[in-house]
Amino acid sequence: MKIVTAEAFKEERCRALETSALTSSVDDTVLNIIQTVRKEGDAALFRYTEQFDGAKLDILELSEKEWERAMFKVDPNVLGALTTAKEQIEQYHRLQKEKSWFEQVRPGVTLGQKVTPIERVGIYVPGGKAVYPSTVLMNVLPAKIAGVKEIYIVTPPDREGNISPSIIAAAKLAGADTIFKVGGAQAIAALAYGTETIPKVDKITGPGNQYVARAKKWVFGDVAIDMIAGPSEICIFADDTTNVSFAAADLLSQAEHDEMANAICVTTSDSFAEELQKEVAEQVKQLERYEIANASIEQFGRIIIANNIEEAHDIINFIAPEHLELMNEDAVSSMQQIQHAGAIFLGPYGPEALGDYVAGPNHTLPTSGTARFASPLGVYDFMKKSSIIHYTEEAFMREADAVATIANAEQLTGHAKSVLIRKEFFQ
Ligand SMILES: NC(=O)c1ccc[n+]([C@@H]2O[C@H](COP(=O)([O-])OP(=O)(O)OC[C@H]3O[C@@H](n4cnc5c(N)ncnc54)[C@H](O)[C@@H]3O)[C@@H](O)[C@H]2O)c1
Ligand SMILES: N[C@H](CO)Cc1c[nH]c[nH+]1
Ligand SMILES: [Zn+2]
Repeated sequence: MKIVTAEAFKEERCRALETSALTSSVDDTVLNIIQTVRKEGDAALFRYTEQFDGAKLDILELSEKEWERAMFKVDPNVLGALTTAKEQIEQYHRLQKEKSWFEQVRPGVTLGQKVTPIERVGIYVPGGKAVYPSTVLMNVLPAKIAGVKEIYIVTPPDREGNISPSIIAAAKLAGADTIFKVGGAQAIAALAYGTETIPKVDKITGPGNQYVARAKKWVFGDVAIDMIAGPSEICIFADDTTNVSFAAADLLSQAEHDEMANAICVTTSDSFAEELQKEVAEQVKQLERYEIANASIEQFGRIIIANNIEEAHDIINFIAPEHLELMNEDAVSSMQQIQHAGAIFLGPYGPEALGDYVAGPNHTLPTSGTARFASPLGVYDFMKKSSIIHYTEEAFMREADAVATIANAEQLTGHAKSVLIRKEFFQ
């Protein structure tokens, strides 16, 4: 892991943004896949699944038999832990549910907001380098709480064309309708435009690698998306009081997701930085997913030395990380200075992995600095609102002239007429 100053890190990030062209080679690949799926439908999905996942399929939809068999195959301990996670995720997300409201706000004027669920949702569950039953729960459960009627999961199969029993069990526990064995940009295109087998949905949610994240960006507008939830990121704020082994383990817990994952530590202590560098180099060797974690650490791992706490807060806000662990002495004060982060973990007993699985908040979080404007996935992502407006005759008469005046100022005399015609009628 490279040790750099806050200033050098900022320069490096800005340069990377400047030099990244508007469309990259990933975009070229993704756009080509999207266009091909729109043109060829299922045939393109079968071809891409063979090309990228090595699986030769005849049918995309998971069969009844596969659903049933998975419940016998899944490890009972895993099922037990998933059930605990389900209950705790539901408990947290139920608190997010918004209600419709109607209120008399002025004499004779009742206004309101009617909240309704999105009808049909497609959920991307990653499956290239790991299997993510936790992502099934994190996406399906808030959709269920919102009242979404149709929930379709897409996820890439393994080389034999199978979906992991733990994914199927999680989908059953959470109440998803169907699983389609397709991943990557092709799955996003299928959900956005529909194919012979896969229904076109109203919204796509869920995380994925850079191909998935870019595909979601390209189909946005033809379909709604939740956010850009790409390769995982962790940022740790540490000082001399931080346990160096904990910090190293937590950095590697996210680096093992993907070669493109970002693991960063910000610290005010030179000696901690040096110790951490050594500890990460030691711990990475012991990881089963050494290749992935080491590639991520080599390429994107950084230990940033800040001159003081203020500079540390500033650089964290600049990064706007997906996950932030405040492992410094006064974590609560620091939390108050952080404006931009997907999820904030406080203190030494808050490894990010808690939030990935059982704490309750959602683990589908904004990445690549988008925490500056985006929020964690929640029940609100699966709901929409309609404004409700009702006037009595008296209230209408009182406000009609204001409408006509503004309409005329906009030279929209038809608008003015629609109120004046009523005014004349009722007078
Ligand atoms: N932000 C979050 O909330 C969150 C949560 C969980 C996981 N993640 C991230 O999700 C990602 C999962 O990635 P993954 O790769 O394991 O699974 P994935 O399902 O996202 O990607 C696998 C698919 O990528 C496509 N692909 C791979 N190489 C390609 C190529 N060269 N050209 C075109 N398409 C290609 C294939 O279609 C393949 O099926 C990781 O980056 C992980 O960090 C993020
Ligand atoms: N850390 C990931 C979000 O970036 C979520 C996850 C799922 N399983 C393990 N981790
Ligand atoms: Zn994780």
